[in-house]
Amino acid sequence: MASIEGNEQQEDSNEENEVEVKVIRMSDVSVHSEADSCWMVVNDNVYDITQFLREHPGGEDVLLEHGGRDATEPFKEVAHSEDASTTLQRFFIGILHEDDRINKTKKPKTY
Ligand code: HEM
Repeated sequence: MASIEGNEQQEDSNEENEVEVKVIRMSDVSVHSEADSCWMVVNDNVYDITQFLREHPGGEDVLLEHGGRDATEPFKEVAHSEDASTTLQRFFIGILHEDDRINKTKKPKTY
């Protein structure tokens, strides 16, 4: 009766993963596009930046513009410092599913 139908899809791409890294579909990223839950893809890594919106030195609006989307290009265009890349790590939640990658990063960082 109380069966819980998880939304998680089974991933068969576990190959030789030593650490358990969550593989996330773009369709899941795209529903997190608002200030109450904001995810973003940079270099095929997925980040939950909800807590960072108000902290971002470049403002909340630019982040929300790219919320739920792939922001690799805009992130690079700003020529963010190394500090910005380090900041990203704090919000890492998983890697983008291979079929959804547009940047074709060979090995997304898993920190
Ligand atoms: C979650 C991903 C992001 C992180 C962690 C991040 C982090 C930072 C940090 C730490 C700075 C301060 C300067 C520096 O250290 O480079 C900064 C500045 C800035 N960011 Fe981001 N950023 C992110 C995404 C974006 C995106 C997608 C855009 C828009 C296209 C953007 C636009 C800017 C701008 C315009 C500044 C300059 C602000 C100024 O100097 O007045 N950022 N960001």
